[in-house]
Amino acid sequence: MTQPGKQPGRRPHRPADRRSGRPARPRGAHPPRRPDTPARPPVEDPARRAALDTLRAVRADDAYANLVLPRLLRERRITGRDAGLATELAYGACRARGLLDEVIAACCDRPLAKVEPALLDALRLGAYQLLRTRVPAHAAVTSTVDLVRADLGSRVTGFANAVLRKVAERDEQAWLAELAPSAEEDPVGHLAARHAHPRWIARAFADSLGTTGAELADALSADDARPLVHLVARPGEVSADELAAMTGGEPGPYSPYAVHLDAGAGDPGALDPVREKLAAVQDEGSQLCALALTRVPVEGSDTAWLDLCAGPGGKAALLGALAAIGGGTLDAVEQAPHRARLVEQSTEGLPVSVHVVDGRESGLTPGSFDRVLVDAPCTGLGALRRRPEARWRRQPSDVADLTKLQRELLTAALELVRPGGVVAYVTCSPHLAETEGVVSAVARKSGATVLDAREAFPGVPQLGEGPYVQLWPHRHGTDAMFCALLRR
Ligand SMILES: C[S@@+](CC[C@H](N)C(=O)[O-])C[C@H]1O[C@@H](n2cnc3c(N)ncnc32)[C@H](O)[C@@H]1O
Repeated sequence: MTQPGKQPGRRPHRPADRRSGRPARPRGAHPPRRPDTPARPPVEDPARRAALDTLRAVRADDAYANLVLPRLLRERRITGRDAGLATELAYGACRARGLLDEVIAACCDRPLAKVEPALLDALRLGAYQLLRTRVPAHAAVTSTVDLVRADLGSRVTGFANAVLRKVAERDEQAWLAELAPSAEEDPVGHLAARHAHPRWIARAFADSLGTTGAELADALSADDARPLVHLVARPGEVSADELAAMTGGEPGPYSPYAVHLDAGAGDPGALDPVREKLAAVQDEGSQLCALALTRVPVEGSDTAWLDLCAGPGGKAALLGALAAIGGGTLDAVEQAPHRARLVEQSTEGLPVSVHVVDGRESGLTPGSFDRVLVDAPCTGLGALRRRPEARWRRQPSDVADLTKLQRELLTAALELVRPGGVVAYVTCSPHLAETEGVVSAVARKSGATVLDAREAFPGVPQLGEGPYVQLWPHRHGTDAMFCALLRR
């Protein structure tokens, strides 16, 4: 390639450097150093570039990695191995952020708060490759320094290089041995560090599981694994076996409508049955919780169903399809207008009426519903495996605000259901304050009867002693969904 200002084929004569044999630079002929320009052309590295841009968007714009990265891959036409590498690096570095930051901090001569945020993104990307992938150390360091140079100029490449070389001096286990709390003195802190979870989340899992031992390690480890994609076959349209044949997936083990697809099977939204609304993406645990509401026997009428927190409409679509088969209807309440529109789209063609109102003051007639679902807004700690950055974004202080709202929504649901009718209270969080804490407080106050929810999960193993059901990724391969059933 011809460089600007140079004539092809003509090299200026320079006397040879005696030690290296390379042409010596004439005395005083150093080109002026321009710290903000790349010293050499940046290497084409679309996978790492996409991963780094994803980390930036997550940090700077509060974006969701699993929305940003697929868009970047599409726009930049990154496919095959490069797409696989970008996904592994972007999602992996988001998940492991706390661990990466601890290691980087141990290798830095200044507090992380004093490191330029864009530089810290790149250091996280480099440290992730060094600690959690088989990328050779020199490639991890060089490729990261190249990205730093391209984005921030040469002034910080020395710093990035020095930090990453220190990170590379040990593997993940050796860093954990130095930085993690001891397993004997602080088993929860130890496992939290080992599995790159914030301590308060590991504590919440331990409290719900009732152990700080091996099962907690299994739960945290399953939370780090890339989950299978779960589809739900729309009842009345297609069976799970038919959907599995159409998509190359496998019928799920517990929900009669579930199909599992390999995690690397591409964009499930592009599958024909999904585009034609014969199926949708929905975790099998979510399906089981919606189905549990329909499985409790009720005496008398059974045609008026209500979903009090419906957006974006996954469970409303499943319940709406089942209501249609039984000759019933579903009212779907959602406070956020844009999410209510998603409910309308997902339930198109079904006997579903969408109401854009606050579920606590819906204006619907008290005592008029046979079955009510409260799929409450929650911390989402049970679906962390599907949202790579979420574990570091959530704060323990979120729990108190949410539990107040959850109690109020469940109370409203118990007012809207008729005597003898049933309410399902569901969260995609195993945090005890959001689950048992809310249900026991509201049941006590309202006089509702808590039913044994396990009976509404036929064939599902390891459901504990009841009366609540807590699903887990490591036990059931589902998100950690919680379900309580109450009769008014
Ligand atoms: C966990 S999501 C529900 C997921 C949904 N059931 C599904 O399966 O697709 C909780 C929903 O409750 C909505 N929400 C929050 N506060 C609400 C309120 N006061 N009344 C009604 N909906 C509310 C949120 O906007 C969110 O869409």
